[in-house]
Parts: sequence; C-alpha cells; structure tokens
Amino acid sequence: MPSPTTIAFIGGGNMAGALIGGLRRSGQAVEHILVIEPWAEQRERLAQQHGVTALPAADASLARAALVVWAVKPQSFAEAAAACAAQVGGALQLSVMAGIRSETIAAATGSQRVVRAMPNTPALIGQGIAGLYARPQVSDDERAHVEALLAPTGQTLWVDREDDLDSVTALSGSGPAYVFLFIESMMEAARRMGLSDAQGRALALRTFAGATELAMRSEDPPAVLRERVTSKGGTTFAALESMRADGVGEAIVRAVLAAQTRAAELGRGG
Ligand SMILES: NC(=O)C1=CN([C@@H]2O[C@H](COP(=O)(O)OP(=O)(O)OC[C@H]3O[C@@H](n4cnc5c(N)ncnc54)[C@H](O)[C@@H]3O)[C@@H](O)[C@H]2O)C=CC1
Ligand SMILES: O=C(O)[C@@H]1CCC=N1
Repeated sequence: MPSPTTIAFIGGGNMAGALIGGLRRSGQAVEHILVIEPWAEQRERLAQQHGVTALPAADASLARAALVVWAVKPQSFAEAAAACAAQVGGALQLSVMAGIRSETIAAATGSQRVVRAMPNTPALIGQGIAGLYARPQVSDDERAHVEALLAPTGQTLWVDREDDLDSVTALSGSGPAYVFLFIESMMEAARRMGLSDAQGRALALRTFAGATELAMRSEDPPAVLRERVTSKGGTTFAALESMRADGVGEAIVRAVLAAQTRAAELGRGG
C-alpha cells in the first residue's frame, strides 16, 4: 500500500542528491526516502551527506512510494524501468531525465500520471530553476505536490507543450555549464594579465553575480545595461568588438540550439 509521504528515487547521482538535500532541509524523514543506486560509492555519499540508506537494486519496498523520481541518465532509463515496473505503477512519476518523453515513461511504468521536470545544478544551494510539464492525467493536487518537492531547490516554471522542455533543457538545464565556461575564460585572462588565481576568481565571480543581480532588478533589457558599460572608444568597446569579430554571440546561440537538438535525440532513444 503506497504511503502518501514516501518518495522513491531511481538513481542516486548528482541531481537526485540535490533534490534529496532539499527534501531533508524541508524536514522529510529519512524513513520516507527510498533510493535505488547500484554504485556503492554513490550509496556511501548519500549516507554521509543526507543520512539516507540507498538500496543497490529495486525490491518490493518500492511499492510503498506514492511518488517515484526518475533520476538516471536517459540512456539507462529502459533498463532501470524494467527492474522497477512491477512496483511503481500506482505512483505519480516525476522524471528529471533530459529528453525522455512522458509517453515513454507512462508506457514503461504503467502510470499515466507523469510529470517531467528539468532542474539545474544550482538546485544544490536552493538557487535553481526547473521547467515543468505534466501529462493531462496529473491532478492539480499532484502538480502542487511536485512544486512543493522542488520548492527548496529554487524556482519552478510550467510549460504547456512537452517539446518546450527540450528548450528549457538547452537554456537552463545545461546553462550553468555555459556560465562556468565563461568564468573559466575570464580567470584564464586574469592569469595571463598577471593577476593571482584568487584575484581572478574573486573579480570574475563577483562580476557575474553583480551583473546578474543588476539585470534581475532592472527594468531595462540586458542590451541597454551592456550599452551603459560601453564608453565609445573605451575598453569595453574594444572587448565587445573583439567578441563580435569572433562571432561569440552567434556561437552561443548555435551552442544552445545544439543542446536542444541533442535533447530531442535523447527523447527518440539516441
Ligand atoms: N546534472 C545536471 O545538471 C542535470 C541532470 N539532469 C538529468 O538528471 C539525470 C541524472 O543526471 P545526473 O544526476 O547528473 O547523473 P549521475 O550519473 O550523477 O546520476 C545517475 C545515477 O544513476 C545510477 N544508475 C545507473 N543505472 C541505474 C539503474 N538501472 N537503476 C538505478 N540507478 C541507476 C548511476 O549509478 C548514477 O549514480 C539525467 O537524466 C539528466 O538528464 C537534469 C537536469 C540537470
Ligand atoms: O548534459 C545533460 O545531458 C544533462 C541535462 C541538463 C544538464 N545536464
């Protein structure tokens, strides 16, 4: 008999860890968190960080869960679902997997009640944003339950069309990696200009945080804020001209579209 408060995670890696951390911070008892995680080192990490005992393989205890969170790599889903299907059919399914369509999840689990979420790693510190899509069979209460589960990890944003989750994946799911790459490049430039690593790190990170906060608080679009930094014939102008000559802006757009294409491929089993 499912217990309304029991949540099972299939896959106990990075994303599951971020969600479990949020659950623990919001008071969810460890007895009501089940995790299936075949990798011993990862089970050890979950025990140390969150006090949660993970199982190496699915067993009958999974049938207790009213909510099942799918947090394996898309390529592992079919195998993971085959091992759990007998126990999870009565539960609400929540997938964080990139690409895998809700129809595929419904067919593999025997439950039409499927919500897909696309979180990102700032969820670890409660600063994430997750895109959400629900199949029509999901009730308003179940939508609210999923929102409550994700609330400790940051903001949520519903989309009406499932395909839009591929765009969310490309923008905010993968997005932290683009930001980190930009920061890495600024730190490399700091090094080449003779600043210490600590100085480069402090200057680059604070610049990102400050500029992002300014953009969030401002009524002006980012383009206007950028123009305000750019004195004619000055240093920013020199930097932006160099970026324009290198096609940096268009290259970033192409990169995001490549991620969207890959999300769609993963959905087709690619
Ligand atoms: N890392 C990220 O920034 C984000 C990841 N995602 C999605 O989250 C999912 C998980 O990604 P990560 O946590 O980064 O990967 P991860 O590799 O850290 O975690 C996946 C875990 O699943 C386990 N696993 C493999 N086969 C299994 C099976 N048959 N049964 C149960 N567990 C199994 C692995 O041992 C591993 O610990 C992916 O589908 C990804 O698309 C979504 C948003 C952001
Ligand atoms: O790279 C990936 O496939 C996953 C999905 C979004 C972020 N990481």
